[in-house]
This record gives sequence, C-alpha cells and structure tokens, in this order.
Amino acid sequence: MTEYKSIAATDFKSDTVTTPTPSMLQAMLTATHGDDVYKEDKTTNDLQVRVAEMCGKPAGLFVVSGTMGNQICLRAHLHQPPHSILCDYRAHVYTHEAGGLATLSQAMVTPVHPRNKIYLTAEDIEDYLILGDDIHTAPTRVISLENTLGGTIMPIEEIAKISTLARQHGIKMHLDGARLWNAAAETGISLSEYGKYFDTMSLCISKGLGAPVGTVIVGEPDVIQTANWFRKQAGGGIRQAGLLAAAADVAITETFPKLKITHEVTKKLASELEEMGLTFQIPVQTNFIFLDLMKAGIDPAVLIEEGNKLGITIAGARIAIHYQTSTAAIEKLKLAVKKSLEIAKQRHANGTNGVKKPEGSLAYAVYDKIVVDH
Ligand SMILES: Cc1ncc(COP(=O)(O)O)c(C=O)c1O
Ligand SMILES: C[C@@H](O)[C@H](N)C(=O)O
Repeated sequence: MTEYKSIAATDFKSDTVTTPTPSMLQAMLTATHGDDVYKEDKTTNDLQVRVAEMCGKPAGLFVVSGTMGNQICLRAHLHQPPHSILCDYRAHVYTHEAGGLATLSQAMVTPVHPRNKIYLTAEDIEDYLILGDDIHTAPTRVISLENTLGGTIMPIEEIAKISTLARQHGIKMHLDGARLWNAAAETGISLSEYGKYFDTMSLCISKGLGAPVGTVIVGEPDVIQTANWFRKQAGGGIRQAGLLAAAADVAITETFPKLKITHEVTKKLASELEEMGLTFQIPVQTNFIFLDLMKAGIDPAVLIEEGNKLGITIAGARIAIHYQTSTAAIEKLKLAVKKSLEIAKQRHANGTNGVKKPEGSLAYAVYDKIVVDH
C-alpha cells in the first residue's frame, strides 16, 4: 500500500480525515475561477457532469458537505407538511445531521430497525410506510437509504425491491451515498446501476476518496434546481468553487480505483483482530471495523488511551481505514488492542472491570450506539 506523508496516516477515527494529495493541490492551481453561483465555473460544471453521468443521472450539483447534500435533496422532495421520511434507525440523515429534517423540512422520521440487524429490507419497510390521508398522520413521502452504512453494503436486490415498493406508492427514493464509492468498488456494481433505483443520490468525495471538501448530488434537473435553491438559501452558494472541484475531480480519478485495496487492508486487520479474540458488532465488508468492546470487556477509554500512548488516534469501537492509513499505524493499533485486552483481563481478575461509556466521547457519538443495541 502506498505510504502517504499525511497527518491522517495515524488517524483511525474516520475516513473524513484524509488530506489533499500533491496532485490534488496541483490541480487546484490550474482550476478555473468562474463564479459558481452564476454557473460560470468550467471546472465545477465539468465535475457535476462527470459525477451525474457516472450515476446515470441528467443533473448534478457540487455542495460543500454530505450533510448539505442530503438535507437539500430531502427537502426538495418534501413539499407540504405533514410529511415524513422513512430510514434506518442508524441513518446519518436521522442521527448525525443536527436535526435538519425537523428544522429544515418540518419532517417527521420513521426510524426502522432492520430485522437482520445489518440492512433494511422491503419487508422491514412495508410494515412502517405511512400511507393514505388520515389526518392523524404524517405520510411517508421519501424513503432514504444509506449505502454503505457503517461500512456494510446493502444488497442491490433489496434496494430494487424497496424502490419498486416506493414507486408503487408514489414515494421518492433518496440515497445517502457518502460511501457509495466503497460499495461500488467492493461489489463491482456501477454507480449508474445503483442510480436506477433512486430519485436523488448524494455522494461524498471528501471521505474515503480524499478530497478536502465536497459532495455531489445527482438527480433530475428540476429536483437539482430546487435543491440548488435550498443550497443558496443555506448560504451554500460557492464563488470560485473550481479550486475545490478540481481537487475532487482528482480524488475520483486517483482514489476511487484504490478503494478495493483499502477494503483488503481492512479485512486483513479484522482477521488479525479476530485471532486476538476480538469480535465485531456488524460484518466487516469495506473500510470500517466495529469492535465489540463490550463483549471483549474493553473500556473504550482504555483503548483510546493506549492508542494515544502509541501516537495513533482511536475514537472508540469504530476503526476507520482509508487509503492514507500507514502500515506502521496498523501495527500500533493491534498493539493498542492487545494491551487493552490485557488490562481488561487484569480488571476482570480483580473484579474491577466495570466497562462504562465515556462521557461525550466520540467513542460512542459516532455509530457505536446504533450497533450496541444489536
Ligand atoms: C453516511 C454519512 N452520510 C453523510 C455524512 C455527512 O458528511 P459531512 O460530514 O461532509 O457533512 C457522513 C459524515 O461525514 C456520513 O458518514
Ligand atoms: C461523524 C460522522 O458525521 C462522519 N460522517 C464520520 O463518519 O466520521
């Protein structure tokens, strides 16, 4: 694996920490400087066309974050309260976007627990759709899926069934595709094949792909135009966006083809951790490992501290691998886990192993709660 000189090399808290590569910075120097609010920037316009075409959609819009991408897509589908969206109870649009659905879209949420504990099925969803015009209800107007979710891949066959169900009831489909790149890289299924089943998709280029900033939303021109309106209203209109779009374009070209390698590194680490006696809260399928610290009796605060001692950043049970993760850091991670296991065993032996959740720690802020119930 290429070793990058990046502060992200030792950071396992997320794949959002990746830093711009020299080629991205070089591309920024030669980007066009048009005003994107007036749609005059060629670099940005070209990126939007590129991603939209990759997804098999007629229109795209560059936005500054995945949160903005999701929220303006969902708002563009939600016209008249009372209305609701249906999503996985762990979905980022529900758990990690600062209540945007309530504030920006005046929407209720129907959070659904997948029976298989990993991904939603059409059968799960059918039971929870709010249909009809009973004045007591907030009818379901959008089904919002997430792929990957916690690094797990949603089978396209299930997505197809859910899409058919949605369309039978005139319900829109949105995909939080912050890591759809990872799902596509792992399955070999194209972005455009996934795109067939959704009215809008939001794809982050700032996570595993490594761009410093940016997400592209895709869909039909009228929906993207409405979303652009909400982007502007939120102060998200970007002037010389080409600087950011240029880096994002390089990230797609250079990093998308490398994601499979990241997944192989992740799975190798997972098997080594399993040999040490660790188990996982959800399957390891792409670039995340969710350690079952509770089952191992490991206090997250201990793991975080052991990582700090070794000069690596661990945020808790979720271990994120990205293309800038160094081999040396992975070896240190294994050492930190080994040491934490030893401490857990010592505490257990003397009856003091009360594993508690750290207050306000990222260890439990990001995703951990969604699978601890698991
Ligand atoms: C699945 C998912 N969707 C959306 C987002 C939001 O992206 P951003 O942090 O750029 O707002 C994130 C986090 O970065 C995420 O993990
Ligand atoms: C924290 C969360 O918003 C971010 N998307 C992550 O996965 O790290």
